[in-house]
Amino acid sequence: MDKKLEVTKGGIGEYPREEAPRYSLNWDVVKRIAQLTQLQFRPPHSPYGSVFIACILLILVSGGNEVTVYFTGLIPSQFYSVLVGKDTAKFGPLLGKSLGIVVASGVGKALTMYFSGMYQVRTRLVLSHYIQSRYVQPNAMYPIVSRELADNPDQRITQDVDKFARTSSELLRDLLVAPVLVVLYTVQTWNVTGYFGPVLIYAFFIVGAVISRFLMTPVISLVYAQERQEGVFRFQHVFNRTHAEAIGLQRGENYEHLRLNQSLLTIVQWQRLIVQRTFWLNLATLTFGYLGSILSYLVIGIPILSGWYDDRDAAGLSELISKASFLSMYLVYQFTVIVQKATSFSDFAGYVVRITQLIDILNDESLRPAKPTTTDDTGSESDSELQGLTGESPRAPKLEDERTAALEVNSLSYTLPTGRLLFQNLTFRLEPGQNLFITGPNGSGKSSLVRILSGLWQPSSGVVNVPRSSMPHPSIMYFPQSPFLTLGSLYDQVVYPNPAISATNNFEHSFSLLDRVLRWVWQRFRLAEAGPNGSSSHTAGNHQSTSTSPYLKDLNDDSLNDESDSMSPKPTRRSSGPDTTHAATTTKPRAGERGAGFYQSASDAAHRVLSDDDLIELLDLVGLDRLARTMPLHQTYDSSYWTQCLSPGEQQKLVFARLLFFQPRFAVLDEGTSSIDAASVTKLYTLGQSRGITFITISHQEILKAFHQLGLTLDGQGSYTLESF
Ligand SMILES: Nc1ncnc2c1ncn2[C@@H]1O[C@H](COP(=O)(O)OP(=O)(O)OP(=O)(O)O)[C@@H](O)[C@H]1O
Repeated sequence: MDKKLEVTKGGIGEYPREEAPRYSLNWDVVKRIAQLTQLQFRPPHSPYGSVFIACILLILVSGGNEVTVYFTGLIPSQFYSVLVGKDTAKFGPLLGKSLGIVVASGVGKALTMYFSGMYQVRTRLVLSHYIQSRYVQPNAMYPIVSRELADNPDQRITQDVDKFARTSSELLRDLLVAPVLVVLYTVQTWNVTGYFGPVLIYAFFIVGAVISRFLMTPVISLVYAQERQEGVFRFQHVFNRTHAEAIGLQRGENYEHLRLNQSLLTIVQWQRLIVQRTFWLNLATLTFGYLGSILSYLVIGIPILSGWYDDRDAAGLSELISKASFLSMYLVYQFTVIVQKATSFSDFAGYVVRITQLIDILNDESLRPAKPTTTDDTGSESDSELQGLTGESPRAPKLEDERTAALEVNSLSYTLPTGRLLFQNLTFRLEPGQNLFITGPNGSGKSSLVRILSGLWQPSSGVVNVPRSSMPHPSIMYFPQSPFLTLGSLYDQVVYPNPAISATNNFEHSFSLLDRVLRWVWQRFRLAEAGPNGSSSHTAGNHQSTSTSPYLKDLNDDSLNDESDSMSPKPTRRSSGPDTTHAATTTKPRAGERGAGFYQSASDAAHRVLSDDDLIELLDLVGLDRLARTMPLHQTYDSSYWTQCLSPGEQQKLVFARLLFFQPRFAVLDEGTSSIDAASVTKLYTLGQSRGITFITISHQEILKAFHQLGLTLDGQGSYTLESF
């Protein structure tokens, strides 16, 4: 360890250290490479089939480039023949021909690099999109992050995929045409040198490959370990950036600096090991390369010195030597490329392992908790993530039943993984309009109860019955302890998570005209295959349905808003207003439509679910009129902007505007008004109640009790008390 970089522990906790996992070039890695390749080259009916197109073009162009390389390589031997024979008549035409070949060679090389880059970009798009569309899902992201099923999933999706794309494009460019060239140059070399030329070169390659294999294996696991640590290091910097104010206020710079240095040192240790191991690998591969050039003279020297070509004159012999040395050197070079690529291959294998591990976790249901066992009104099991905002059940009860449906908790018990019992046999029934106030000492399990109600955690035993919704208002919404403000505009914060955004964003617009044409041809072909009335089972774009969300449809249905509803005396959403209002009539995303995955407001016309007038009115209602007047409604800001530029109370008010926009039947607020002044809290709860929202409030604020009819107190020892106020 460098003395300068050494850091003292300063009496703080040990920095976590881990051994590098042992990954070598084995059967498992081969299978993983096959798995990723299969994903990468999905057929052209998917919008991502374009990797295949880029790959074909890359192979064609690099094959063509090799033809120009061959003719370029023969130029010197032709000049030897012309110059030694002093053939003036042939000199001019040869010069012109050579110029043409050299220019073609340059064009071929540039095109190879271009298509290699295109292949890289498309591979990255396909894989990152494939993984993140499975990762950012209700039953994937939270369990993976909270249970640490995979380290740094974010890094695997971003950096590792990018590096995989780069190395795989290099390997493809250099290795795919290599076997063809090896055969061609073997035949040519054989013609000039006889059998022992290729035999010598092949023996040389086998020795080099065996040595590389042994030197490469340890590097794979080190690359893996370094990549992992890179993720930790970067995350620490992002963390410091996000919490710069808190660190500054508490003068925590020294502590954070120490932690960052420890992280940096860990990376440097891995990198140093990689450099050391790669030294031996490089030594072997480079020496192999230099030995190859000497070998080419040995290969032509043997037949010449044995007298095979004694009948040739000086011009013929110099042409032969030049030609033979080019052929055998190029054959050796192809082998050298194969052996040298061993270094890239070890990196490549490291990335493959990290990426496929995450994919395996995403595809393996058994690694994650089973879907929560909450039940619907009919008593049958359901997916809790389907309750509330998004998908609705085809078995959903009728509207009238819905409005009287209660929230039931039966014999619910939860024991922490540490073995501590938080609550036992918790049972209550909450009718709409019956607000529940949950309190108890710190750590008694209030937030844990919310996680169970929402389905993020599974109860140890018992059943939660959360009514479904088939109305414009979601049945239940949860608001976490710290206000959640996301990357987006003021508008986006209020309508989050915007129900007009489809589950899978459409990426079609990011593809070139050529891709679209090829996909169009493919789709016509599929349709023709399915017959005149048949339709292909493959959808043109998304692999999930993009059908209209019932919630969104209802948002546009004025009759629902007009319906007399004692619980919702004044619907927030008005049907009149500017064109932007309810632009979600075009709820089905069209080809070429922007997805929300881009760094811009998700509130573009196709996703509007709230008019600007209504937005301003909502902000006024929650006491954020100043904000509504001074801030652009649709300009995107980073999430840190919102947390830095709004006071904690303002942030909570903004979240309350979201609650009023959605008007869920039940709203679970975990300390949701803790930073809001007493007068505003009273106003907000009164507003919410007048709009038919039933509150389940977790709070230590006594003032809030006045708005609730039931009280639940957890003692954190497994017992609870339930009382009516
Ligand atoms: N993932 C976890 N693994 C183990 N224990 C956990 C986990 N999450 C929370 N706990 C523990 O569960 C207990 C209950 O936590 P919870 O957040 O539900 O308390 P709370 O009543 O909401 O507290 P507060 O009033 O401070 O918000 C705490 O002792 C906490 O340490």
